[in-house]
Amino acid sequence: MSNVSPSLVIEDLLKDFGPVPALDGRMVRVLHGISLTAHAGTVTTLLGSNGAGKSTTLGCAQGLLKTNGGSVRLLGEDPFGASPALRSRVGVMLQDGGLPPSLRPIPLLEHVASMYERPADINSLIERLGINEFSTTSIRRLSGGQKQRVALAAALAGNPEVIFLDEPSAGLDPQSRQVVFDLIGELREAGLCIVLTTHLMEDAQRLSDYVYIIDDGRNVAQGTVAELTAHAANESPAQAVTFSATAAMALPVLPEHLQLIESKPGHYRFDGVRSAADLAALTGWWSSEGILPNSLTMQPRTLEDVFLEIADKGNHAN
Ligand SMILES: Nc1ncnc2c1ncn2[C@@H]1O[C@H](COP(=O)(O)OP(=O)(O)OP(=O)(O)O)[C@@H](O)[C@H]1O
Repeated sequence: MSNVSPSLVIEDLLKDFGPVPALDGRMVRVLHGISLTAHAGTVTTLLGSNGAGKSTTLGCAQGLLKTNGGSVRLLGEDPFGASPALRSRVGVMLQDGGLPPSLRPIPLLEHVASMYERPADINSLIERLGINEFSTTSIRRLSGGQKQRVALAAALAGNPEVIFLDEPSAGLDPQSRQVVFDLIGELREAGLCIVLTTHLMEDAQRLSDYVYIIDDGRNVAQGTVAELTAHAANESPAQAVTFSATAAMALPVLPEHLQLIESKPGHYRFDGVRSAADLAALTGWWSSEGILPNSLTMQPRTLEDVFLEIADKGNHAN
């Protein structure tokens, strides 16, 4: 990966919108210097809350939006006003689908595929994504999840090298979500550069090779899921400890960052564990109550824990 040029390089990206009437006609800056790199054969995820700037970053990366500073190189070119040759190498699945409402899915997909020199096998995409099930319904009447599947097939119709997926699992039922996730995995194996956005930690954790956490138009953390959820040398690998005990126990008084929740009678979740001292607080309580738990599980940090810690630090800094 390292000796091949990245498919996408964004440096210090600035983006303004406006003029905004509510701000006396001034412009509002929504991206304040986003940087990211995405490689072939990997899934790169932009993770952030609603309004963090993920779709705007994707819009600039795809060349749909003009930037106000910084640089974007997509397959070595500036994507804004790029050549048709570059566009044919890139697939885009927008958040609202952007599909013509009066067409039926299969004629639409066949038409999109016919515009490319080296189209994908559209019939296999149709079958794979279960589009036959609703092939006689116009796009306008499809459910959100069905539109999402057609939009994904349309994005893949030109056999792209880079694909941008804005919230790919939005509106999907669990079965369709699994189909889409499996397909994303195969596209990565086939060497595509996949750049996606999500605000769902679980999706980011399951799909991503590399995650950029974005907040208020800024990079706030980045790394592989393992790097982001790793613990420092003097910290506990656990974020939560769950255990059960048959005897009734008086709940202890704990330091502020630790929380003990009795999820159901006799089942406890001990949250916020970072250090040996935190575990000692737990075992000290058992010892004072004369309790030996029936079961004990330590749960590693998840991306959600990391995200909440970052948000918490941001709130304290403000
Ligand atoms: N055309 C526009 N004019 C003014 N402000 C805009 C425009 N488009 C987006 N914004 C603002 O830019 C900010 C970033 O929006 P963006 O859609 O990039 O966020 P997001 O992280 O993709 O959010 P979501 O998860 O809700 O899709 C938001 O505050 C949004 O209101």
